[in-house]
Amino acid sequence: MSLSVTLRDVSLRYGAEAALTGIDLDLEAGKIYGLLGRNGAGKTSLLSLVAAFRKPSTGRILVGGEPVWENASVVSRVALIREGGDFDDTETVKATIESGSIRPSFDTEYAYKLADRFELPLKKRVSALSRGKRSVLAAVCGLAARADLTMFDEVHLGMDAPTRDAFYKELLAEYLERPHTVVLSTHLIDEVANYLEEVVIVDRGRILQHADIEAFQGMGATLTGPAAAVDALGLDALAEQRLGGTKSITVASALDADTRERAAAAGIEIGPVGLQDLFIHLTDPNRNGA
Ligand SMILES: Nc1ncnc2c1ncn2[C@@H]1O[C@H](COP(=O)(O)OP(=O)(O)OP(=O)(O)O)[C@@H](O)[C@H]1O
Repeated sequence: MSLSVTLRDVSLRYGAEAALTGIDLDLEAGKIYGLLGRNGAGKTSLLSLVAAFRKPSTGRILVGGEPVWENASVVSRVALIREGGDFDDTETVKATIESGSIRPSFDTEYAYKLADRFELPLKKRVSALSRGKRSVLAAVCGLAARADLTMFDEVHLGMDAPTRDAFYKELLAEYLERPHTVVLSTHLIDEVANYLEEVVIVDRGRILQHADIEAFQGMGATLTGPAAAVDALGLDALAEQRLGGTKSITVASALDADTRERAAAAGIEIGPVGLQDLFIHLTDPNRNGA
């Protein structure tokens, strides 16, 4: 059964430093969420609170409608997988997989199937794994946990592009077979956009945006066509690319009917906004008055 997540007026301080402030957030059960934010925005802190690795300084956190802090029956249904995993480096990969079975729902057979598919060397010690293979081991343990709320905190870091692609596909296959709540914290937005249902952006310890992916993509557009015609639209571009006489620009606002008509008449194609460009724009400190 999937788990919902509710945060109400949550804050987290590390000594004098406020990592999170006034967080109100609702994640519905059974959806795939992308958690985006710049370095130090508070993503790991937020996920650590939801997994009850940390206690909030103030506020309430409910998982599946119950307070998560010191609630073993709820926590046992939640998996937070952090980059590099939280492994005992002196253990072998095989022993690490076997130790997953302390979780009630851990599927050891599935873990070995994934280990084989991702070519994990079972006899090697964790300390001897490459960074990418260590990330794969973390991802394998996270998928095999078969938790009702699974949160991957930048586990893809270190994986090469084909491995990341295989990981996303496996994540989706596992999700379709057994719908549950998934949170993917990442910087590689465009890469995961197709898998996400909703996007949450954390910025400097606060929730900056929470929208479904279509609404997020509707916050802007990409226009591609003859350079002179694109320039003639007079739009404020966040990013632009030029190839010969063709120009492509990204804008961070919905296009009005008149602009759409003029663009169509000039042979300009309108496509969805590049999420990476939009994310950079939305979290630009100059825009948000830092
Ligand atoms: N253990 C800690 N002690 C003190 N400050 C911390 C600690 N962990 C995080 N912070 C601070 O809290 C803020 C949020 O950090 P956090 O790791 O949650 O961000 P993040 O969005 O996950 O960043 P990144 O993308 O770089 O991993 C940062 O200012 C960070 O320096």
